[in-house]
Amino acid sequence: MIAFPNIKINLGLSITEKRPDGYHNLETVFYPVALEDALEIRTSPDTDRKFTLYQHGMEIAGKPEDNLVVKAYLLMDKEFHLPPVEIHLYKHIPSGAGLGGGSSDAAFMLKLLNNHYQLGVSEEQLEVYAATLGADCAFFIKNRPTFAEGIGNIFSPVDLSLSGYQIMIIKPDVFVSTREAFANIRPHHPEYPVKEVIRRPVAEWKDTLINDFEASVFPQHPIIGDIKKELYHHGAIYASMSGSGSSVFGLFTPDTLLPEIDWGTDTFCFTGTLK
Ligand SMILES: C[C@@](CO)(OP(=O)(O)O)[C@H](O)COP(=O)(O)OP(=O)(O)OC[C@H]1O[C@@H](n2ccc(N)nc2=O)[C@H](O)[C@@H]1O
Ligand SMILES: Nc1ncnc2c1ncn2[C@@H]1O[C@H](COP(=O)(O)OP(=O)(O)O)[C@@H](O)[C@H]1O
Repeated sequence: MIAFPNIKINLGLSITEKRPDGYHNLETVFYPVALEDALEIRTSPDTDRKFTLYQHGMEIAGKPEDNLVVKAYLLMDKEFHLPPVEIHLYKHIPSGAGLGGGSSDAAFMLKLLNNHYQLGVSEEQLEVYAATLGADCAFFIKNRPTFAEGIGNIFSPVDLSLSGYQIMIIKPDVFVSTREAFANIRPHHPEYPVKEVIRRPVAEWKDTLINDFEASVFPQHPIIGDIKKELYHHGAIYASMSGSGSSVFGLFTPDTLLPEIDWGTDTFCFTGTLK
């Protein structure tokens, strides 16, 4: 059985408080975008080992046990004593991009196992499992536009459709550590709450829908801020870094002819249309 884990982008991201447990409370809107990995599971004839991970496409550092798809499998195996599996993961989503690629793979693994082995787990319970694998992982279970608060794990649906808008996602060859990005932030409540701004027309988002990580990340990695400027220069109606970076996305109205920009060979570039 095969699935196609997609990414999310953050529309606004306010870091509002540091918590006693070291994590931060935040407010953001997650919006799904069809930049996808491919993830396949098959029951393995090899009963000597619980899982075998075959990786293709972009490389991810670390041992198979560190891969979030394996962690998701082991979590479900502990609960349901699953048969051994072969896992085929084709990585197309860049890592360390603020696009939630690893979290999405993990969430889709939970859904695949639930469907393939007919475990009958509800979406709500899958969200509970997913939340133990990463702060934004549970979003990918329902995978629809969502307002997130708490540490990014308390959800409510938002009535927002960007259907037909075009998107360009650019990720330079720069690594931003999520943990460090948080460490450089001074939490505060936003002047314009994310939930309110996204009810306004997209053309009004430019100066009001803010990703707080930009202020801490752009000075350290000016290339990321330059990409955002370039997207506006080429006609984006809204542009922002996603999550803690290092990718930047630009939204273009449905009728815009997308610009052809030479970002250089080390830069990842995706263009698509939002659903
Ligand atoms: C902040 C967001 C916004 O989308 O950043 P991106 O990952 O998308 O860039 C996500 O919620 C991130 O989710 P995720 O990447 O799953 O975070 P985790 O692995 O759970 O946490 C990585 C580290 O970030 C810090 N962390 C994470 C989430 C949070 N609300 N407060 C924190 O302080 C902690 O130091 C933690 O050890
Ligand atoms: N299946 C996976 N895909 C991507 N990264 C993974 C995966 N499993 C574990 N990781 C680890 O998770 C970390 C975060 O990756 P990812 O979720 O893609 O980035 P981000 O949180 O910036 O969107 C990476 O450092 C990577 O080593």
